[in-house]
Amino acid sequence: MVKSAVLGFPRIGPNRELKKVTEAYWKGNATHDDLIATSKEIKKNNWLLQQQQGIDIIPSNDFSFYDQVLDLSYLFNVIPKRYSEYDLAPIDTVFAMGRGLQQNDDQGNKVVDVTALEMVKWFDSNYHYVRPTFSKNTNLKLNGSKPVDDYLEAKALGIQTRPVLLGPVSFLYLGKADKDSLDLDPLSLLSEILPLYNEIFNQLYKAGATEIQVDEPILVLDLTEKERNAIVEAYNYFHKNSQVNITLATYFGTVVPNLSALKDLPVAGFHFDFVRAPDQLDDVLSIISDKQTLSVGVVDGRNIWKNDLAKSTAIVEKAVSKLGSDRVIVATSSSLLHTPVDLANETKLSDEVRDFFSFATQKVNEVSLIANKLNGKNVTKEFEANAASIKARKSSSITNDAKVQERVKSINEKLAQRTSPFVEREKIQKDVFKLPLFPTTTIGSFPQTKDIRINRNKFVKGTLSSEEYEKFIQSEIEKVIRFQEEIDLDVLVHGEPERNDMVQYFGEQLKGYAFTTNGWVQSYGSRYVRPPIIVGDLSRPKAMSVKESVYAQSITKKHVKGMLTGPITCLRWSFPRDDVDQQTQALQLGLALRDEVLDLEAAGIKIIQVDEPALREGLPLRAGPERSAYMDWAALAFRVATAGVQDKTQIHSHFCYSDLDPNHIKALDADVVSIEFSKKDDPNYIAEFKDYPNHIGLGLYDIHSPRVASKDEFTTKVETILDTYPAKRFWVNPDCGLKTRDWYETKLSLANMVEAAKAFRTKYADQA
Ligand code: MET
Ligand SMILES: [Zn+2]
Repeated sequence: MVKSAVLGFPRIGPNRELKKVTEAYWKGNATHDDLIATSKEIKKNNWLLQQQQGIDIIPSNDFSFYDQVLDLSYLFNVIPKRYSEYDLAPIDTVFAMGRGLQQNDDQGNKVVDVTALEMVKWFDSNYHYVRPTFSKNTNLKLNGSKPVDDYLEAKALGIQTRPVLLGPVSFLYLGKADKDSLDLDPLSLLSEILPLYNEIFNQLYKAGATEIQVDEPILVLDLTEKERNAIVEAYNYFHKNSQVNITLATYFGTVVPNLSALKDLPVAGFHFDFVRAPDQLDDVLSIISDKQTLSVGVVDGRNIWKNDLAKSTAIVEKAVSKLGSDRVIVATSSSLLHTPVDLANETKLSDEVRDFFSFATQKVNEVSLIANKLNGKNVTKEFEANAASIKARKSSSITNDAKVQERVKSINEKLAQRTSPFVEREKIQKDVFKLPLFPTTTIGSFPQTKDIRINRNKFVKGTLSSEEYEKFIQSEIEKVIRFQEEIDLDVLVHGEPERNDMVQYFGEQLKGYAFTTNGWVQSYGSRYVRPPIIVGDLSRPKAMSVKESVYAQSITKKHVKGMLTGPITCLRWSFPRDDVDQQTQALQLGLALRDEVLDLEAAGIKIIQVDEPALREGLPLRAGPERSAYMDWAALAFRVATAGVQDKTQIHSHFCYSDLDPNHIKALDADVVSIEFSKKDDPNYIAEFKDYPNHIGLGLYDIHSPRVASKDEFTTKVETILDTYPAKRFWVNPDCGLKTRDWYETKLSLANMVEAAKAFRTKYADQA
């Protein structure tokens, strides 16, 4: 019999129950018992749902109050002293590590004051994990037994589960050394941590678990010999010391370049991702030894499309023909953590579009159907209905727009190139804008106050008319413009008060996008996002941002930047299509934005910023040809969007992640870019940019913190940069938009920033 498996299920609850209870707990409005009760309910419902759908291998320990990697740090006592010294309850220690903690006593004195551990993206997903942070003082030992507790919780409900843990090599690899131990290589702790894993495995075995899913997702990255050897060492150790069967799981890519580490590895079975890397099947089949099982991940854990059951069944069949049905498992490609919980919660989708989708709950059913089919059960009706849905989506008028497809085909180099090279544009723009040295600007958004959110909600609900709402937005724009004039910024913005979200706002106005009402996916901790969905060919029926920009420009003599979200960011922060390649989707977005850029220009907007904060995260996980191909089409899409303007129009772009190669940025050919620099103190890093020919704004202060940055801080920062970076290309700005900030700190910080820039102007006057 072919078995069915799920690698992990979303833990947020169908109606964001987890977020509600944890946030209430943080505010003191829910007790620890409330937290536990909600978590038990969520876990129980998830397990029962999978059991009812006939899943053979149901995960446990996939639940977490904040982050599963953080839970593991806690379990192995990888807790920096600054958190452990307060003697907090276990859950509070976990939360303090995840999100920081400030507590005052009755007199208002700070008794606890710690910042959060670093949080980073989980591979190429939009989930963020809390980075294990090791120090030479780390005392590795077991702290509690969460995986065992969760296993027993399921067992008490009569459900046998397969506990899941992130494996030791990935856990160490994804971690980092703490400030006090910078020369510590986390991987050097391998031999110390293996016995702890083993102890947990043995406890699970004693509790009744026969099988464990151990995730080593780093096997899809470029690994060194040493890292591959660590895998070999770890799993040989477990083989010797533990009786439990281990399924070693990877996802999000191909393992083929690291196959040498997996060949002859003494584990009970492997799980691989055949959604992201279908081509690896023959290679991985060649290393499965006589008794090992292969879990074939064919139901996408990263997207929301209905599975093509016939196609998936064919992939699994191939494995069955080689290994026999008893050694093959049908599975989700990865944990379903990255998908919304249940399509049944969507009430506003049209029937046609709804039929395109499967959320986590539906995906569980798909896994089960494929297994049933392979086991000879009668699922003809379900397979026929599925085939009809797949066919309907392919030929739907929503997915196909011949005009858009033609337009993409007609893209050529000329269309994607500015008329003159930057050196000439620079001269022309210098005359047009007459900006001082160290021109000051911001990244676009200003504080999204409660008032703004209230009025937007009223407008959405219909209790505020569109005329009233428009007036309100204009008054917000005016407030932002007057403030910027007052502190004497050089290039102004309208403040983006009309935008709910930088992608959603444009997505809602583009043809080819769909939106959910409840399609929440965990981004980090209690923060969930509802990514828009690209369902079809994309185009722009009418102008999206011109009205606000033109209004802002009409009330000031200074230049106001038009503000758009770039094609790559729109693509990356949405669920993309799986029936059209990402490059095509990016180019369609590029063309739609090109229309907007040209409308802005025609309406008299002389500076246009096209934000690409997601450019860096789209970079493929592995180096090599795939990565350069990505940069080529990403840059092309950006230039399609921006290159249609006249030489005298100035194109800006903005990236939050600054560990971008200057060559990547160069390929965009923007006149001015702003990069995050507030947290970088590395002179080598800035040296990389000194030959970057166009202008750069080095984000000078961290907008994620409410701290007010002083004039002195700005001055020092600018001085260090000026050691390597030329004054004449130097713009001055914060490192991102200000929408999450309050006006109080925004006003003070920006005023200090302008003052600092002015002082430098005098000092460097000879370089103007
Ligand atoms: C995450 S990048 C944000 C850029 C956008 N223009 C803003 O200022 O909010
Ligand atoms: Zn940003």
